[in-house]
Amino acid sequence: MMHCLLDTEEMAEADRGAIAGGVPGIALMEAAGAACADAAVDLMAQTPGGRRVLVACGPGNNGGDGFVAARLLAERGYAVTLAFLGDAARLAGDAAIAAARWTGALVPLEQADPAASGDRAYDVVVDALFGAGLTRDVSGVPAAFLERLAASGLPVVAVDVPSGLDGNTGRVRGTACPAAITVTFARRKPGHLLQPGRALCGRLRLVDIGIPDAVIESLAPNTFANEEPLWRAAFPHPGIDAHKYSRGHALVLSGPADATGAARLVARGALRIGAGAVTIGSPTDALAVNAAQLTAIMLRPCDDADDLAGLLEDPRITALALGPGLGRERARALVEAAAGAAHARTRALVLDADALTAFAGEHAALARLLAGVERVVATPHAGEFAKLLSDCPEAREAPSKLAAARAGAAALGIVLVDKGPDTVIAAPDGRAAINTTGTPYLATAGSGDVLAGFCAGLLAQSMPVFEAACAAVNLHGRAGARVGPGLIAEDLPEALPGVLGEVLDPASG
Ligand SMILES: NC(=O)C1=CN([C@@H]2O[C@H](COP(=O)(O)OP(=O)(O)OC[C@H]3O[C@@H](n4cnc5c(N)ncnc54)[C@H](O)[C@@H]3O)[C@@H](O)[C@H]2O)[C@@H](O)CC1
Ligand SMILES: Nc1ncnc2c1ncn2[C@@H]1O[C@H](COP(=O)(O)OP(=O)(O)O)[C@@H](O)[C@H]1O
Ligand SMILES: [K+]
Repeated sequence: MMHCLLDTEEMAEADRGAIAGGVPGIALMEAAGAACADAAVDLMAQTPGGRRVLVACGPGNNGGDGFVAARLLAERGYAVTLAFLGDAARLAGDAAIAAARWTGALVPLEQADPAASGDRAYDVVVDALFGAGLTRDVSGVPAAFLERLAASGLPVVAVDVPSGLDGNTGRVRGTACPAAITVTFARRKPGHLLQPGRALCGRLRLVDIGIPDAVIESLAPNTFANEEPLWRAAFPHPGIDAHKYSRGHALVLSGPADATGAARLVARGALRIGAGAVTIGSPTDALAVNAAQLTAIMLRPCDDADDLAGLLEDPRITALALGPGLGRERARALVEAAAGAAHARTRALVLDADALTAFAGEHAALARLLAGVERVVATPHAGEFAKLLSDCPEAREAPSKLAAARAGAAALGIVLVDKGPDTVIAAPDGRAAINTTGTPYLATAGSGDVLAGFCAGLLAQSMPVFEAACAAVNLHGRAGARVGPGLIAEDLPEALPGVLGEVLDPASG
């Protein structure tokens, strides 16, 4: 369960649970501080002769970790300066114990200058001002310090989070200084994976400080990093007696003659990820242009809602993807037809692009339509998300992308893939995952269409809906990273066999 994430409240509960179970709080703090000291040593190893460390400690337990790190670094022979924010007499609990074990001087934080006279006064700085206990925006003395630190360009070890980063939301409260390494404890927090937090953290180092797994499992966390353990067991594999229809049949709806490319990208994605058969339903005027560019993918005429209802009489069509290139009006009619068609309850639906903006500001109408469909995934980018859920205050005013996606999924009663550099996949039952794969080269026209196809192809093979959406997003990111610079959307389905080989059969990678 290393792929589960803990929010700050859950983490505090885990700390309390471990302590109640007999692990002394100071032992957790000693382990945390030791890991931070190790990270500082690793960074100094990259600076020839590096031996000067500034440790900036705040007034809570994050500062306590800093006191431990400072002591251990001094014991290892490094020249340590400890800058402290606040009144040492008010330190309490484990932090007070850790501070008492530090026998060196305390420099007031306002006097600590990471780059005195423009010269490098230190080789590494440990940022232990605030962690999970950040309760308000950083301002005044600590804000000025963090700004000086950022301007110094010195390598920083952030303890738990870069101070000022909200571990639950990934947002900066006031100010924060980017870290080279962030050391966090027991499990990652959502703010380590959500932007801009992810970028601020630098390399993330997760360390075991002695909180038993059973304590964490007892919290039943329902937020995850979107990594293979989340969905691998549910990933479909063809049996020895497979035939094409046993691997599912995905239908993808095409736009008119001047907007057919999106559907072909969706279809190609669905086929590559393992749907046994894929058909494009195309307006009559676009049949020729589609036909000219399709081989393994089949083609059927589909002009309007009636045509779609006719196609969907076929129970072998196990997934339907629609939206890209359809135009809003046609998309809306087709979504309505799909929701009311034969076998609608068990046929999976993937809605993207125009199928979502067709319901802008009317999310409740879409939710009602889809109430009887068991497996639905919607894949909005940020603009589509904002339009579709503009009438849902819980999503609109949510404190984070994670909370917004959860609220949207609950309001719509479907799995929502809130795309971007930190794609969040949320289910109406409260589960949510933050994606960890990908590359900015995915920001290219049509790459979202391929993702919709990956979702449809997995759903066509009967994969459970949340796991299917998570797998599709993870693999899409991997395919993008594998191609890298020069990526165009057409490359993504073609990169998939190599990615699948690596993920599903690591020995062959
Ligand atoms: N025994 C434990 O509970 C453990 C805690 N750990 C560390 O403890 C941290 C959490 O400790 P705390 O809950 O004490 O919280 P923090 O140390 O993150 O911060 C709390 C303190 O900062 C002050 N503060 C919050 N926001 C401020 C702002 N914007 N400006 C100025 N002051 C502000 C609060 O008044 C409080 O004094 C974790 O991030 C982790 O580093 C680890 O040592 C593992 C064990
Ligand atoms: N900066 C980025 N880093 C990583 N992934 C990105 C980035 N920008 C976009 N993506 C991904 O690329 C895809 C783009 O989808 P979308 O915006 O719908 O594009 P299109 O409509 O052109 O297909 C999504 O899967 C998204 O998560
Ligand atoms: K910190």
